[in-house]
Amino acid sequence: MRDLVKQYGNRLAVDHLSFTVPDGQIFGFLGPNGAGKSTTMNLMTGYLGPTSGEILVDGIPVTKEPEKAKRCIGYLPELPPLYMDMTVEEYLRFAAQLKKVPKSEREAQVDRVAGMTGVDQVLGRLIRNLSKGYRQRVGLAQALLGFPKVLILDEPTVGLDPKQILEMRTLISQLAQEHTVILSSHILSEVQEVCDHLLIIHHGKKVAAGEPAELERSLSGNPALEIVVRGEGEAVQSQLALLSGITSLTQHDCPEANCCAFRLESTPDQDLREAVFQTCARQGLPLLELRRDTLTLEDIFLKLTSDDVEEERDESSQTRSKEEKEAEQ
Ligand SMILES: Nc1ncnc2c1ncn2[C@@H]1O[C@H](COP(=O)(O)OP(=O)(O)OP(=O)(O)O)[C@@H](O)[C@H]1O
Repeated sequence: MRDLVKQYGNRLAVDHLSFTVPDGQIFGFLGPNGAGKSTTMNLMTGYLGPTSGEILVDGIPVTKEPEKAKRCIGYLPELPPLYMDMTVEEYLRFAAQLKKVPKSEREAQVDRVAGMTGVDQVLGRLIRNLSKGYRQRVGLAQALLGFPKVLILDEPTVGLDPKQILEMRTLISQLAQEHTVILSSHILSEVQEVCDHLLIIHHGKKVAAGEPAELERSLSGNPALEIVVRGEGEAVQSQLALLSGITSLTQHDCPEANCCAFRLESTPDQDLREAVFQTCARQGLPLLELRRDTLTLEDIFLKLTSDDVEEERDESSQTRSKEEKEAEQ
């Protein structure tokens, strides 16, 4: 994806976004509600046209050769377009036909994707009678028909219960053995475990990218220290304030009697743990607790995207709310 821009009226939903998804990876596309994830995914699948920029899928330009590019992609939209009055089997056969799977291969493909996604036990049931988790599996089975190289899954775990989320995660990991998987979420913990690479977007812009562990390391910065010392607050504070490299020293409530608690922040290259220990020891102030307050990837994600408040969608545009989209199903 090169320098991709998508504008709805005067609203910039995707703002000069560039990234590459290496073959065979599970690529997590993360951002709060309204960050531009669905728009980007719809651009990748050719469902929407970009305002500017270029998208190549397996080297094929989506805007110039949409049919060819689409054959490389299996797409599970946020709200899979299922036909409630069809049985699972009827729906999958219909989807195979739409995807131009050769007639002679349809039955075998339907059986195979049903087996892969665990809907083989419910092939004869009406979709309307399936649980949300099973409907999601049917949507995934549909995306797998034709065995495309790339699977694009928009919020595949939204609305599922914790057990279904775990099952969906396992399924995605299995699919990644044969496909490149791009999946979006607004919940970090849902993608952190399964993804090889994360891209965090906010207001349509890239704000961070990398392997989850690498992102945590590089963005967590210098951890603050939380300490509890036996002694009188002012005396302890005056000693700690002398430490070199300290940038912030805040006293907070301490539930223990005759003790005080502080949070210390320091310049990026400073590790103050030893100096704190030595100072307390020299002054005869028992250091009861010393803990590094390291930022987790969740903290970093919230920090990077914290000012997000989704603005009201423009009434004049043809936007449909999720409720409206759901009602249509
Ligand atoms: N058809 C449209 N017309 C006008 N604005 C739109 C349209 N579709 C999306 N937007 C706006 O574009 C921005 C990005 O929306 P998008 O649905 O891509 O975000 P998202 O990250 O997928 O959010 P969510 O997790 O809530 O689905 C939002 O500000 C949204 O209001």
